[in-house]
Amino acid sequence: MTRIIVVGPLKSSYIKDGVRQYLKWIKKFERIELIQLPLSGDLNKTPPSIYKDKDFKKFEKYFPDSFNVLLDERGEQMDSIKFSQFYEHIKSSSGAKFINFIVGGPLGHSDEIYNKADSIISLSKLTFTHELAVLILLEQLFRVNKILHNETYHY
Ligand SMILES: C[S@@+](CC[C@H](N)C(=O)[O-])C[C@H]1O[C@@H](n2cnc3c(N)ncnc32)[C@H](O)[C@@H]1O
Repeated sequence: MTRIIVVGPLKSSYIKDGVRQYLKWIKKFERIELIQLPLSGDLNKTPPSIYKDKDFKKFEKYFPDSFNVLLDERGEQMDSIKFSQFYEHIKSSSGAKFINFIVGGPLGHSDEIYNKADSIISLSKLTFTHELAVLILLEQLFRVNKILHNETYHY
């Protein structure tokens, strides 16, 4: 099963609408669970390393039996065909029960989570909000499913 785990709730209505729509379209192919973790307090009152450590602790329970794909603007970039091959490969060969796509909070990821990452991918060199990163990832997962099922969508 595939999970998208994000630090920070998705609040914007246009994001929530988009996420709902893509999850509905993807449901035809597979079930994707979206897990929204709470923010770790007030950014202005907590030192960044402590803030990120708190974020990391929230992810820990999702690590058992998982293949962890970290989303990070500094990660590996791939086109959608390569992403579909990557996704198919980890689904068929990783042996993990869960594929976790992990989206960080406002400060990005903690140092520890990089040690847990089986793969680090970038959606672009540009930095997006966590909300937009989730929406773009979902569109790509929909695209990937269309590609893998030989359905018209990707040109
Ligand atoms: C506001 S960004 C954090 C930016 C922070 N400066 C950093 O160093 O990661 C929040 C999260 O969205 C995701 N994200 C944003 N832009 C991305 C991109 N271009 N590619 C992949 N993930 C991205 C990452 O998971 C990131 O941790």
